Amino acid sequence: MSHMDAGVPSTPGKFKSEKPHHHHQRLLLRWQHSPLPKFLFWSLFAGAVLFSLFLISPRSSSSSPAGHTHSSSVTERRFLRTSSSSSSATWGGREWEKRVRSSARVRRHPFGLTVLVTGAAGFVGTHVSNALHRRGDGVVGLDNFNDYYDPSLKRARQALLSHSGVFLVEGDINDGPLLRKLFDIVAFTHVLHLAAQAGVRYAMVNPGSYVHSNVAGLVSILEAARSANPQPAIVWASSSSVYGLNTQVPFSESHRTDRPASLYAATKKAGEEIAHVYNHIYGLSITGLRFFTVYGPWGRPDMAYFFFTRDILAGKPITIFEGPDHATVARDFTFIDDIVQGCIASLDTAQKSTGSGGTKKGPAQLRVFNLGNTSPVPVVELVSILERHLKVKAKKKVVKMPRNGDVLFTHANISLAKKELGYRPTTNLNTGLKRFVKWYLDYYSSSGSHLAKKGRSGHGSSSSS
Ligand SMILES: O=C(O)[C@H]1O[C@H](OP(=O)(O)OP(=O)(O)OC[C@H]2O[C@@H](n3ccc(=O)[nH]c3=O)[C@H](O)[C@@H]2O)[C@H](O)[C@@H](O)[C@H]1O
Repeated sequence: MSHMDAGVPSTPGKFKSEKPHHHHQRLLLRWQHSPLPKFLFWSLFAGAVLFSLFLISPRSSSSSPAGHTHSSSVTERRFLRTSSSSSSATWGGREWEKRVRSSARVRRHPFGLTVLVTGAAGFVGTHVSNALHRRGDGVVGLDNFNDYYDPSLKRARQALLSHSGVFLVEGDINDGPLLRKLFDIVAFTHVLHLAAQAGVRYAMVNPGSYVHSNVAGLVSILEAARSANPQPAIVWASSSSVYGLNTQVPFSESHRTDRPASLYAATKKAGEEIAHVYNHIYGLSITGLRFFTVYGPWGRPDMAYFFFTRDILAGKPITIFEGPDHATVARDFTFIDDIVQGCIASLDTAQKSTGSGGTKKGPAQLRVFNLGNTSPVPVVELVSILERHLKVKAKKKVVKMPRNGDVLFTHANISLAKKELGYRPTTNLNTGLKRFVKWYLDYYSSSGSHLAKKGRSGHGSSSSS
């Protein structure tokens, strides 16, 4: 069983031991028969066990990882808790297979797609799964429900999908046998691979989770896809962060991406190189999408627009970063509906993979697109818009941007996506945030959270901005 099959990231530096030389064998025998080495051996063994337990034990588990956004200098080696690690969640069995097959059934003939969506309980995953299902494509979701941020939000998204008839498999992208099983049961035409460890600043807190999900997890998906027969086409989430310290604007796909500013960015960039390998060797058709700060209803609580909203309503201060010499920090915020459109257009225009049974038959499509909004907005402006929609004044603290992996600005050139995908973003930040705020207030008041209610009643004064 490989490391990936076991669901454990591969261990760097592991190697097969060579057959020892006769001289070495004699030394070894002498060593084995002396009492001191035995004592040393067992002491070392006990030490190693304790050290491994220390490494894998979840520390600081009382605070949600998403709460680490203001950067901590303490590196935390922690495996995020998943549904399968904390409960008896399993996969397999006749009933389970029936549900997978039924969810994968295409109702849009003759051109319907059959899509495996990884990270389907995530923000983008839920929206795209829903949209695909609505137009009659077959959709099977996969998600490990980890606790990077509040899993109850992921469960609520799952309920939404389940209500419309999309089945969500609970499992990990590093689980090779599960992936093989899914490809055995269903002839997926496409994989939309969105499962990932997100968040730029959290990479300084828990670097291991980025390698586990964004590198090992991606390889695991590509391995399953290249061995599948037929091979699916892959569309996956890269990130605007790959542009890193690039200063040419707007960011175009042909610009340099070899100076990442965070480990998150580095793992996404590594993903783009890994995609090249699987395209080159196995003929997998692969499209990478560089998302630019996606926001909207059902969004991620670890993102600034989301926790700013929460904190403004709770009357708590928010920190707004600024660059050197008071330089403005800005993002090309992109509304979720526009991203959904870009994902679906990528699936629709993806050519077939050319391999079969792990062997390449001819050159296959390899693409990368920016999916942004093309109009960067300063973070202070984002806060003003939120204040207006929330009708609450924020307690703002402007601080120098810590060295936490953030970049000063992002700005997408989307000409290529326009030309090849017909991608045309239509929602500006004001309209998008209005829709987000409406969702936020509805969701947190109807789910019984006191936060939203308290914030609205306690700080209800109208904002003049
Ligand atoms: O495009 C991407 O590929 C990435 O987009 C998103 O990263 P970012 O663009 O960094 O979004 P986000 O954290 O919301 O910070 C927004 C702004 O608020 C500023 N910011 C942040 C925190 C804070 O306390 N204060 C502050 O000013 C901060 O400096 C920044 O300017 C995704 O999270 C990431 O997973 C990835 O998908």
